Amino acid sequence: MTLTRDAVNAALKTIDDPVSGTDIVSAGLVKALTVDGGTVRFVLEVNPDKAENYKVVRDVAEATVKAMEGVEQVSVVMTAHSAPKPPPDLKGGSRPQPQGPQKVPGVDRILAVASGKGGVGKSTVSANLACALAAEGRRVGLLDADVYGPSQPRMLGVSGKPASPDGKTILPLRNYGVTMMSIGLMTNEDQAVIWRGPMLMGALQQMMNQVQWGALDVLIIDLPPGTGDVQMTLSQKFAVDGAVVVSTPQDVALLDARRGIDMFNQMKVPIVGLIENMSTHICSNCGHEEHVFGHGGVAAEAEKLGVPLLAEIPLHLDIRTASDGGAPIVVSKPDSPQAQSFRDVAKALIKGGHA
Ligand SMILES: Nc1ncnc2c1ncn2[C@@H]1O[C@H](COP(=O)(O)OP(=O)(O)OP(=O)(O)O)[C@@H](O)[C@H]1O
Repeated sequence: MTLTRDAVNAALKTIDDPVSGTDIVSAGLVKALTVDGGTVRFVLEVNPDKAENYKVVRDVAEATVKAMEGVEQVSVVMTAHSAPKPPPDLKGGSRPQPQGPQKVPGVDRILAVASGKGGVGKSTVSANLACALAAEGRRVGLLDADVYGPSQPRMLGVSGKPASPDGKTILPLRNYGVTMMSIGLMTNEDQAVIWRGPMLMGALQQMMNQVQWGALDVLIIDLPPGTGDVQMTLSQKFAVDGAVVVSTPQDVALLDARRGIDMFNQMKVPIVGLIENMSTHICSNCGHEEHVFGHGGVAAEAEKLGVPLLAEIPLHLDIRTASDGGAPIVVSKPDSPQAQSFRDVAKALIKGGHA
């Protein structure tokens, strides 16, 4: 007998919800249920004030599914995100928090750029894609949600604090045709900030809802590396149309990327494609090409997952110096082969209706 989603749902329906008195499925607590062969994954979304009551429910749910015929592995993620408080520096932010994935007013699509691991070039890819899409005439927003190392202000050559004339709305910054905002700009540079879960989620919601993005074809979100609170909140609260996952060919980066892809699958966010960054090294003196981190690993992974490999971006000094100098390579050297790789991805994203 093959295991089905309906069968798992039926099994979960036998578990009582201690708060509503009905079962956990009827109470709407079971989200993003997927059955993949013998692997079952789902999210238990619970009221944060009652989170303690649900630890047992989580264990019972896991054990119940595990006991089903054909089940080899069960992964249950329990989320209890409290209604967030606004982060420091701005007054206001007391709008009622929307439930379920919401559209951001005026924004046609949300495209997340993610990586399983830090330092693989996710921010470089986000900045270049944003600029390349703007050069194609798209109305592009870029939200730097990488709270652990905000880098978009530097990459896009903007500085200063965004204005908030009325203490509620936030005016974003703009360069190279890209409307940009960074969570990092909400804090004082000399102030070490420890981002705690609820504060982080409040900041993300504030960025999405209070920043005056204007009318956008696409809002690109440069996510922090890994699979943490920001990724979860983003995909739970906002209608994310797709995710691009950046990885280097190194095994460890790939392994982490796979975890990220699993998370997006669970959250029902379609993977638009993978990008292999630092694919080959091209010497800026002699043009010699070598594979520093191995080569082709991401292509093989993409094939395994049945998602497109959008590009293999070389490791090239010009890409780094351009970003560090505040003008991404698609802006500073738009005709170089390196820029061309990003421009091709931008065109493919437009063609696919993703941007
Ligand atoms: N293809 C490339 N060629 C040369 N340098 C690159 C390339 N991609 C990224 N870099 C450089 O590698 C460093 C890390 O890149 P980046 O900040 O984009 O990574 P990240 O994945 O966003 O990292 P984190 O998540 O830790 O912020 C930067 O100095 C960047 O300029």
